[in-house]
Amino acid sequence: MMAPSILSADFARLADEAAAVAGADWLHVDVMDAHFVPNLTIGLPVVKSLRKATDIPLDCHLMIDDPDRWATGYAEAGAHNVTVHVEAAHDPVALAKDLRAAGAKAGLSLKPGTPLEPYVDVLKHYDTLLVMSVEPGFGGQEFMDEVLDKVRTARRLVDTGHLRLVVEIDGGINEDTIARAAEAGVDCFVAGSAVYDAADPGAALERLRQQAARAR
Ligand SMILES: O=C(CO)[C@@H](O)[C@H](O)COP(=O)(O)O
Ligand SMILES: [Fe+2]
Repeated sequence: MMAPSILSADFARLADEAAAVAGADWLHVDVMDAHFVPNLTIGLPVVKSLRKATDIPLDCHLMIDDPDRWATGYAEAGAHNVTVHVEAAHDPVALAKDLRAAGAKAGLSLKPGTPLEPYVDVLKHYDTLLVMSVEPGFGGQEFMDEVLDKVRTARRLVDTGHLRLVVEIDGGINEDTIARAAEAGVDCFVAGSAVYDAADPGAALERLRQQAARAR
């Protein structure tokens, strides 16, 4: 699965930028609050508008403090998948239940330095695990290979039936790195700059998809 990130798109032309990646499985929407991360992007009003402007399922990645308070609003706005950070959530199990009750898939994200093992029981309540392969906050950063061990662990837990979730990776995915992530067991690849900095974002997306498929 491919989830282009609109963080690297032209925010004044979001409907067109979504149309340019019409083959995407999910459209990744990075919500940043300048508190949990040192950057500010977009929020609920833009997600509501985007929902009407595209049929691509929205994958909202909330890099915000207090997601327990704000995340269900994104589910109610029609996001397909709403991902919160385990480092920010006060009660991640209750939050997953709230997200599902509001009609969304529930995602849990781990920063590069956050280990997976303490959260295996929490992840039983989630549909998506988002492994960050850069420090959250900005597009265009370099892929951190050291997170691939975490991906392998997640893959093993899914393949042995201990967890049932989509393993997603986010940060620094491009034509040089996607094969390594695919080999480690990623199901869903977020790519921002590698898609939207390309002359033809749709073609760049399909090239990445093919590289991932070949590496499996
Ligand atoms: O969540 C984030 C950054 O915090 C990402 O979704 C970025 O948008 C990915 O951008 P690239 O690393 O692919 O340029
Ligand atoms: Fe993201």
